[in-house]
Amino acid sequence: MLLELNDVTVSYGQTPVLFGVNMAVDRGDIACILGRNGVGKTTLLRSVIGLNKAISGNIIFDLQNITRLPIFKRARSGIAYIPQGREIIPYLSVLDNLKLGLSAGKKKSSKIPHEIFEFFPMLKQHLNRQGGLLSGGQQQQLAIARGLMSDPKIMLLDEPTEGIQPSIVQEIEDTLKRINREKGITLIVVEQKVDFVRQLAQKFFIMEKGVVVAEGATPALTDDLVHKYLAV
Ligand SMILES: Nc1ncnc2c1ncn2[C@@H]1O[C@H](COP(=O)(O)OP(=O)(O)OP(=O)(O)O)[C@@H](O)[C@H]1O
Repeated sequence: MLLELNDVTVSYGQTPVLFGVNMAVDRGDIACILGRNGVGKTTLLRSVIGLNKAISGNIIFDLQNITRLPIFKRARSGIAYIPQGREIIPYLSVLDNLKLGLSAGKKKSSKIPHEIFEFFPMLKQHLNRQGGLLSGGQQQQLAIARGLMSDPKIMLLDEPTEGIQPSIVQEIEDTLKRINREKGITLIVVEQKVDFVRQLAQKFFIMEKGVVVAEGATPALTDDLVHKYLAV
């Protein structure tokens, strides 16, 4: 097991948002988290990287209890977080945005590893452009590449396909699969698009009202489950 959440509760102020979440993800898995708006998917990812603190329960990553660790130590231990909305710094160049990812990891080198451009050839052509001038899909690819720069063991991605045109969604799916396969990086992806999840994931978790209500291997993600927990 690479990541385990045991009975994790998280609140915003006095208001609990996650109510004792249990989740276990194996090394090398691609797991997707599904659920309607507002059920706590983003909060769950944020609690793993430490942007939200668990008020009870614990989070075990790579055999270490990280529940009380500050964000930078979690990042250094091998967790990369790619937030919803990508958070590219618009006035910095693509190159400088990429370099921001280096500071999160353990390595001291300031060179961009060649593999980044193998996974994302597009970035090479745009290295000196301002990040804010890239298209939404390109910014998403940059955000994933920036996450890779820290040489993580796990990447947490929050709706990487949101607002992105279908041809680029396909490209992102292919690249995520390659990153998983070729680098052995475990992926946890919050995602609304069921078709995308069925193509990408080996495992799924469905959340409702701050808890995990269903989980399994992807073939068990039946239309009945989709209808019950995801249809609006
Ligand atoms: N900063 C905040 N302060 C107070 N409440 C918040 C804050 N952020 C989120 N919430 C609330 O916490 C709950 C869970 O939000 P969260 O963003 O984790 O859900 P989500 O499943 O990721 O939803 P979405 O798909 O809309 O991103 C929601 O009810 C939301 O209104």
